Amino acid sequence: MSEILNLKSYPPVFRQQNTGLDNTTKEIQEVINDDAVPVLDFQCLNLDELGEACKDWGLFRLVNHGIPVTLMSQLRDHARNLLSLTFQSKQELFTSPVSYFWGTPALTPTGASLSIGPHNINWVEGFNAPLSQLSQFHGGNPVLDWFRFLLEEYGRHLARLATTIFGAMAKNLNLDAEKSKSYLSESTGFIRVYRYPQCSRESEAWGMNVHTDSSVLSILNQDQVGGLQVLKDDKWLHVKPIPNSLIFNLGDMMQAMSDDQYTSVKHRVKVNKDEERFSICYFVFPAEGSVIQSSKYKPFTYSDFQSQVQQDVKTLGFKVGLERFKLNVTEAAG
Ligand SMILES: O=C(O)CCC(=O)C(=O)O
Ligand SMILES: [Fe+2]
Repeated sequence: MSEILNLKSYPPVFRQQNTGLDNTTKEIQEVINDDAVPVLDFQCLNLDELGEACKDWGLFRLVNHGIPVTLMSQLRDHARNLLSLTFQSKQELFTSPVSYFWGTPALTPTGASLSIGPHNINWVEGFNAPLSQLSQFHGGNPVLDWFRFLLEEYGRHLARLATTIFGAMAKNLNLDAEKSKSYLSESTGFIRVYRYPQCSRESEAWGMNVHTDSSVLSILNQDQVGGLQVLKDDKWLHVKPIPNSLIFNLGDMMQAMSDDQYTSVKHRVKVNKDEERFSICYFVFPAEGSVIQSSKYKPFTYSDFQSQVQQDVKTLGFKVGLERFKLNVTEAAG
């Protein structure tokens, strides 16, 4: 590891590169570098292209989104500085409603890490910020107040984008207007700021293991290091970083609402042996208590889904996801 690294800022488990890793070497899979991810222009959104991207990919790039470049760079720089604080300061400073986590992206509803086995550590740390509770975060500390201000500004832009894009999807899918209002609620939005420490054992560790998001929509802003990969037609593809564009992921809730016409895309993050990677992700969910009606699944709320995921992660070590709610063939026909 390079000596310029600020090791004190790393959680102890990342300071020694040979702990927390599975001893089995990762299966070597070909990853395609040719980035054909669909690009949509927010200023002239084409509903047919949006529908195709949601069906074929479950993922697209959004350009012309109207978020000021300065806001994006200020938030990125500030997040980078905060993540470079010592491990101890991060634990002390980031208290409810914001939380600091490492080793896993799987958190409880209050933002605490779900327990992880010693051999499946994800090479990631970050802050979890529920947007509707941010006003309760640390009055009086100017550095944290500035972080809160930037998150709130950025969060408002992402809520605007998510609402408009979801409206277009609902129109494409002919979702009932009343229902679709409760299918996406701005008040549920949260932001994660991630740092993926550099890791010399690229063949054994993941920044983030393969997963689907549980959200309706996730909006990702990655830096220029790269490492995000998506599964498309059973092949892994690199999603190249392109400045000032955002990546939209469809999550499990969106797949269920669309009766499986749209895809909750499988993705993962590769570690990098030379550089740290930073990304900022926004996740948005259905309103609390909103029941998702689908011809493919039993009626369920997001909180039913979340409880099941938490239980599976605790007992099995992984998320089973939508399969848990699927109607069997005779139920679906009847
Ligand atoms: O950091 C990234 O590029 C992806 C993060 C992600 O997939 C997630 O938080 O669910
Ligand atoms: Fe994800």
